[in-house]
Amino acid sequence: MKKLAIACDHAGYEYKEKLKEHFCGRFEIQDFGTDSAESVDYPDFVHPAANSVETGDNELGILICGSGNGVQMSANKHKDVRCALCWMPELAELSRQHNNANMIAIPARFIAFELAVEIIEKFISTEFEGGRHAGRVAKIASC
Ligand SMILES: O=C(CO)[C@H](O)[C@H](O)[C@H](O)COP(=O)(O)O
Repeated sequence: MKKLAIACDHAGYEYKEKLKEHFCGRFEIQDFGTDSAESVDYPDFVHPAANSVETGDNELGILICGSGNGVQMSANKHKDVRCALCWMPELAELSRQHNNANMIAIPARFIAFELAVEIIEKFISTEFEGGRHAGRVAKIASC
């Protein structure tokens, strides 16, 4: 079973809980918090989740905050994490096909839950194309 990390801040808490229900039984989901709608600092939850993707403990990761920006910025501090901010399924598809993204950032305050599900389904089910993209992706971490 595919292993996924999931993390959020208070703005993404409701979606995180509903996503876990939605994916229950299909994926093994490791929940890194937060565990309520009480105000928190997103990096505290994103860094452990991103570590788990970097080490290979989880294959992919889902991050949720209000705009998606904060969680994405935090995750992308990790050398081997490529986190894509997505608000439509086509972006999620391209992030896998072209960028081999291994984490996705969802802006819970800007998209409906049903659309978030559609985006994440596309992200999980799409494979990296390799080819001309492989060298480019390798260069991302070599700054
Ligand atoms: O990281 C963010 C912004 O870059 C997220 O949208 C946060 O969820 C947001 O900043 C939280 O805002 P709040 O006013 O503290 O609820």
